[in-house]
Amino acid sequence: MISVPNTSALPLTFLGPEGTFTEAALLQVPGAVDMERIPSTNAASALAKVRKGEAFAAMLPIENSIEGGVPATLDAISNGLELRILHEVVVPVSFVLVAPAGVTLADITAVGTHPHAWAQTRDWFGEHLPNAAHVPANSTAAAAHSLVAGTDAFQAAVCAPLVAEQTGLNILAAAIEDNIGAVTRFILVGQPGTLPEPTGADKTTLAIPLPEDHPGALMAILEQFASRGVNLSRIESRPTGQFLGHYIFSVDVDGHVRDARVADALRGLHRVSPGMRFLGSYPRADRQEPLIRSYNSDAAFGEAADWVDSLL
Ligand SMILES: O=C(O)C(=O)C[C@]1(C(=O)O)C=C[C@@H](O)C=C1
Repeated sequence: MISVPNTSALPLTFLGPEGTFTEAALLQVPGAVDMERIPSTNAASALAKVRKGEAFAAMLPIENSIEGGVPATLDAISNGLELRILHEVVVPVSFVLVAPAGVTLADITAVGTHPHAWAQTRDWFGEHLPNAAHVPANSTAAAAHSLVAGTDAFQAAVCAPLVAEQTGLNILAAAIEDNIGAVTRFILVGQPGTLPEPTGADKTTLAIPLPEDHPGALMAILEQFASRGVNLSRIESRPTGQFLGHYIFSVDVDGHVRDARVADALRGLHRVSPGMRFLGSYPRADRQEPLIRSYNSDAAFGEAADWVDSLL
């Protein structure tokens, strides 16, 4: 079940329309099938529904194994009213090329799809349709739906196989992804309040502005993790938008804020970068437990705190 139960009866939202990989991810959250689910056009509008109390939580893509972070999601969760990640889901991604009846490969001069899907099928297009232009869409399914609505901006779309079934579009080519076995990671984002319980295999997500631009500023951030034995599973920088060269580091670390080593690292980080945002601690989709040295265990932190207290 969702790591934090929805007692509000509010709907869930997702990057839509029907048939996106994001919807498939949401449907993997136990209990979500029985809840009302409303599509959103993009990450910002999905999170606006959560921030305004119109949705309990929003499912969004955050990271792909080939193309990396999803900037729209990273920016939308790092700015604006604070939010919390409650749950993560990892979904295998495989793409098909679809077109309305009568369209053949030879007719295609432009292809609509999400930029992440285009990036994951670049080699296939290089080989089969090297002159086709990419028309960016809000999602893979949105591109397919606009084909059905009769867009003249592109003749074909790259989307999930399910969308071909849902829309009745023809599949011109299947499994066109360049890397078999690619996966996308999705996050369910809700309001701050309840914190998922630690499971022993958790992840914590942070948005850390670089406090002052001086040599070693990033090192000062990273050493907070290193000295407490906290492993990073993702780190990337996103511009704050304030001025050139001003960045926020978006980071995932192994562990839960209720783990003493993670809490201690957060204390250190708050001193170094007081504008840091805690974006949640939630169970890892792969259930993999981190390797923790005995001197970084909860017991070792507790014993060390008691020892200092005994000196005072
Ligand atoms: O467009 C979709 O279907 C999505 O769910 C978005 C998204 C992404 O942003 O990465 C999800 C998975 C695929 O990697 C391509 C697109």
